[in-house]
Amino acid sequence: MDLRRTMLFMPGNNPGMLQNGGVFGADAIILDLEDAVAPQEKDAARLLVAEALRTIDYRASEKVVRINPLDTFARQDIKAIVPCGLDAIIVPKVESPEDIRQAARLVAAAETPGQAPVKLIALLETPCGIAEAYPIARADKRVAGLAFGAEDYTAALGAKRTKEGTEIFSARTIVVNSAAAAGIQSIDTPFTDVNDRDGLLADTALAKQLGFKGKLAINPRQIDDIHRVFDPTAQEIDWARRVIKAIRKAEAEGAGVASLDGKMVDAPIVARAERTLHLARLLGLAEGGLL
Ligand SMILES: CC(C)(COP(=O)(O)OP(=O)(O)OC[C@H]1O[C@@H](n2cnc3c(N)ncnc32)[C@H](O)[C@@H]1OP(=O)(O)O)[C@@H](O)C(=O)NCCC(=O)NCCSC(=O)C[C@@](O)(CC(=O)O)C(=O)O
Ligand SMILES: [Mg+2]
Repeated sequence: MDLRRTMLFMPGNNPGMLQNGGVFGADAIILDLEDAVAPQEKDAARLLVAEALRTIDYRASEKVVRINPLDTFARQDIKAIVPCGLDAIIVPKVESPEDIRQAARLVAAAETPGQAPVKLIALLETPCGIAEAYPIARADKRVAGLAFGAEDYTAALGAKRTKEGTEIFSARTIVVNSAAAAGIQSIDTPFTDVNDRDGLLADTALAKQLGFKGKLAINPRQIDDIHRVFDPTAQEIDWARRVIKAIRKAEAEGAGVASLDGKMVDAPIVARAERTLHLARLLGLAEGGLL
């Protein structure tokens, strides 16, 4: 499983930000060719991003590029960036499975022999994209995740965007459920007020509660706070270990259900505990084995 707790956007026409992208500890960095780049800057940004992919060490961060929509400059973007080496492409404003299949064909044609397959993340940010979320998630084996973009989505709905997010609740749950049904990751919309730390923490906690596996970020100051929310706490790891211990003891005694602190422990509880321990091990938080 790839960790995508944070995916940090950097405008593809900003050499200073592109240069420093690897130092912030984001799980992924997104070199953006789409909405952070003005139309007259698109060609220059494409060249700059291609050069950055070839020359800058982004350390442990996954290298991701957000291309332009398929009906604009996607073809030129894919042709220029794929041979430079990257892990994944975010396809914005995806509205149908055919959009993904088209992107996959373009990527396959641009890959060089021996290159690891470039993954796709579908950014759902229109009413049609949300309505088609599950078929989009299943459209091609390259699709590794569904991301949600609330600004474009609420603009298209004509809804008022609020920090509480009642207007995006349904769309968020559709994205999470569709990704889970397809066995891929779901990544939540960015929190756009970079000075509102409490707001970011609350919004990220809600995203985690709903089942998202990570969150888009727009500023390096957001990285640690988002990680803190998505990382399992010491109490959660301890609980997960005790769950595994309890169920193993019950199974040894011939039972399929155990009791822990007065609460029932059965298969879904065990699955949740195993997910917590798996994430903790990936993050180096669970030294000392399962029990
Ligand atoms: C938000 C703000 C202007 C705040 O500026 P501020 O100046 O207040 O930032 P400060 O914190 O003061 O910066 C301190 C130091 O960090 C450096 N630094 C800042 N940000 C950095 C960064 N991202 N990467 C590396 N470095 C960074 C900076 O250069 C400075 O370096 P230095 O001068 O050396 O000290 C700035 O962060 C920024 O531009 N973010 C990227 C915005 C962007 O990419 N948007 C498009 C993608 S979202 C999108 O499209 C979503 C969606 O698709 C979804 C939907 O639909 O909902 C849509 O449609 O909306
Ligand atoms: Mg957008």
